[in-house]
Amino acid sequence: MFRTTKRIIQWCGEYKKRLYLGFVCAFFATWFGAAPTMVAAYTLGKAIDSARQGLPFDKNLIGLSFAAIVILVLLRYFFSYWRAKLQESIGYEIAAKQRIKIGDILKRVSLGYFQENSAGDILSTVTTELSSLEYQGMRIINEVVNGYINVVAIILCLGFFSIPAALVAAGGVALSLLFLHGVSVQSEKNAPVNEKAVEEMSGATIEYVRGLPIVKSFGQEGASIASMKKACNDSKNINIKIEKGFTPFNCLHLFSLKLASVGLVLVTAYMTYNGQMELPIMLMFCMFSFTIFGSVEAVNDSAHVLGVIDSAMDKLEKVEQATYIDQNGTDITLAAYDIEFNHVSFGYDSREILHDVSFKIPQNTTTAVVGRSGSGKSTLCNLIAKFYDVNAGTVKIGGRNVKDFTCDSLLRNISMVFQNVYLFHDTVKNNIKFGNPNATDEEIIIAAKKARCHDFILSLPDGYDTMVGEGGSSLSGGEKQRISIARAILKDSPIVILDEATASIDPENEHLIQEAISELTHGKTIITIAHRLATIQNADKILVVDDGKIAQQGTHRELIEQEGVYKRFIEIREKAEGWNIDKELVTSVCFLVPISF
Ligand SMILES: Nc1ncnc2c1ncn2[C@@H]1O[C@H](COP(=O)(O)OP(=O)(O)OP(=O)(O)O)[C@@H](O)[C@H]1O
Repeated sequence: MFRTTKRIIQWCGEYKKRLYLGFVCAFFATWFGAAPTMVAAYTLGKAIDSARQGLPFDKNLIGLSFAAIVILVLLRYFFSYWRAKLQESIGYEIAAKQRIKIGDILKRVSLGYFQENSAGDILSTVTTELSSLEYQGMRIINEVVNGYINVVAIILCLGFFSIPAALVAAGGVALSLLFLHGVSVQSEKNAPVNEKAVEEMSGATIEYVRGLPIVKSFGQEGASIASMKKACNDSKNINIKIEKGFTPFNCLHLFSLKLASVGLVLVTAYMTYNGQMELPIMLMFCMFSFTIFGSVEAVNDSAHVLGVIDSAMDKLEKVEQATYIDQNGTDITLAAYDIEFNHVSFGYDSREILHDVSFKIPQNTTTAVVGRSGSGKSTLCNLIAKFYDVNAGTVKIGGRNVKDFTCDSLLRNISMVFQNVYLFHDTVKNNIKFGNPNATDEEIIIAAKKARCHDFILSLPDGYDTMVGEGGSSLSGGEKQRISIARAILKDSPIVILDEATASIDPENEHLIQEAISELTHGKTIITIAHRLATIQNADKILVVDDGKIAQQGTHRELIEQEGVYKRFIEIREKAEGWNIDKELVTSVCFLVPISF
């Protein structure tokens, strides 16, 4: 328990001073909270004493007691206010900074990190784990530290009046600590189980929400809802089991403190009876005895979540210790933008995907990367952007190994347009501005016009200020793609990596996208995963990827003369595009038939 408390104090870092001052305030607040009862009890004792001795009661004492109680209550609220002011926002302030820090860390890790750590895992670290720290951390620390400081002070105070009373209180607290240790052990044991259940529930929910379109289109619940239901049930059962495990320790902890309170009454009553203690003092302790351990009772609640907090901190430390892919990188400014792969081998896991790949892409040329699905085209592009580290060989841009760059300085030079565009839940304007946060509104509009999306943006309800659904869900595939091209135009980087849209985009959108791409790629070094024959044939260089190797490279003219993968690929594409054209003709004819009649 004290180890976790120490960890939370360390976690507070630069806020420690405020935390310690808060402890001082909490200490005074507790004592000023207890003092009115003691004053009242003492005054009552004096009144009884006077009555017993037949002496007139000193009326000034009532006035003095009343004034003292009012002042003590005010002081209690003064210190409570300052404790809250100093301590309560610390958790939120640190958690906000830590979330931003984790965001930065995730930006700098290899994409392989996200395979080893599931989305549910990362999500629960940033939300649930950090939330438990920000909400509970300060409360726990206040209860544990303040609780035990108070107990020590109470025992010392009791010792001042009566050593036996102090010993009874100390015995009760020691016994309660024993049972509290049981609560902490249970909490530490249960936290990972509970956490795993929460992770599984988050993962299953993400999976379910992502798969909803498929679930709906197939008109059935699917496996995802079954695993979500199972995860929810598991979580419920685990929580019930955990609570049952805590119950005996909770009861014994509270029982030991109540026993100490009763013991205190008995000891002080006995001492008063024997004339070893004055009646007012005895009454003061009797009234105080059942609230005296209140601060230690509260520690019980904290002990329940100590394990959760401990394991949340373990997970945060794990994320913070993630290895950056640009650990040894420096900020490099490039003078040239040619790209070179030199005997590169790479695998996402133990399976090697690219085998001894070598090629050169001269600056300001267009290179089409072609090959069967799964041959390794996207993998190749991912390595240019250093999303992953190569297993062997080197990838160089402008003669510099990509390993030597920081991610920021490397990606400053590269724009990527993916087939599956992700737009943020923000305005259209801010989604485009993502390419260049310093861009003015005029520059954003110019980029949007070049990307052929200005007109459709103006037709949206709030124009450029229209909110885009998460992931871009409120826009069509072609619209999203053009916005992502506008974003890349605004970034204006010298290297552009494009994953060309496939036949799934309709002809009109494809035409607009092609126009947008021409604006984007003008005078740059282009690497395009090409599907359209026109792009492939017009490229300065074609890289034919087959089973993770560069099977052929050259221009269209050179390659079409050779028997090999490329020739077969082109024949298949010609058939596919021919079929597409026929299909469009058929569709148009069918569409026209009713009109002509
Ligand atoms: N993140 C990943 N983890 C493990 N294996 C992966 C990962 N991404 C791709 N692969 C595997 O690497 C191989 C090459 O994939 P890649 O996406 O580079 O192919 P591609 O040629 O771009 O395919 P497509 O044209 O279908 O997009 C495939 O066998 C794929 O299963």
